[in-house]
Amino acid sequence: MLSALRNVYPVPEPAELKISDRGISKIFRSKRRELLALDNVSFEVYDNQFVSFVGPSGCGKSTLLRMIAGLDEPTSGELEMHGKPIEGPGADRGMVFQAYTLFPWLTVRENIEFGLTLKKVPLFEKRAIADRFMELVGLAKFAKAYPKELSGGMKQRVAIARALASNPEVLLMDEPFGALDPQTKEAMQRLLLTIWEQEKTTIVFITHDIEEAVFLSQKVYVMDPNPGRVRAEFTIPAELKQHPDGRDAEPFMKLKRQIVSLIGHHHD
Ligand SMILES: Nc1ncnc2c1ncn2[C@@H]1O[C@H](COP(=O)(O)OP(=O)(O)OP(=O)(O)O)[C@@H](O)[C@H]1O
Repeated sequence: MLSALRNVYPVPEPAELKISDRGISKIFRSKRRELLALDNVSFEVYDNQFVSFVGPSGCGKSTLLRMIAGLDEPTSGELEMHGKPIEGPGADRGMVFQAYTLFPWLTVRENIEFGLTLKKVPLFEKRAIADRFMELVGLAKFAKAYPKELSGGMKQRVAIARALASNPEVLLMDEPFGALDPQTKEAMQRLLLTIWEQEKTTIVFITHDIEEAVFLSQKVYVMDPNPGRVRAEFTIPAELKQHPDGRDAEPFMKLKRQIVSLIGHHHD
């Protein structure tokens, strides 16, 4: 009776836990040395959340992201998505890296359609999906262009469109705007927020740039190096994004200063 009633009047579920872990560690071993790259790191990413990891070089950010992507394995502990261990790469996770990873011999459209071609998505559907994402990233006019004809920002827009075209549940981004000039970078950050809001994507983002992390994210994990650990977790209030003074607003600056000073203690 009770369950029948629940079916009629569904109780709202709390946001679903998308990626979680139970304290993962990663040791890199070679003949000469053993390096504890991640030491008992715990974090949670919920559905539709925008979560960033910041920290100095070598604190294990990329290692962590590669493990979420299934490209590497923890030495101990387990990473889970929807309660199931991550055991390898999968179409449910899309990656965007700093280095432009487009296929130079394919056009913008062909690059975006690449994953769909592999999945044998019918041509008509494939074309429609690529059209939608080219439009979303503002590259509809460049469908036939080759990567060498594009600027850095445009290449990253293709990479984002390509990752989104496969309809991943989570977008994993490793310093995607690290190589861009400041103006292009800001434009890309705004575009990414629009995409995140429109597509309701879950995003895990890695950056050196604290301002970028505060601007984009709902939650920021601050990491320490040697060994890589999560040192602090900051929740970024939504009002910060709507503040008329943008990044110059005092609450924004204050949060940024707090994170900078935390990381500053560990700069080499
Ligand atoms: N395949 C590997 N073999 C051995 N050591 C590795 C390997 N990958 C990473 N490391 C080491 O693990 C540590 C963490 O590296 P990682 O690239 O994850 O850090 P990061 O925070 O992403 O740094 P950066 O911001 O400079 O990219 C570093 O000391 C690095 O040298």
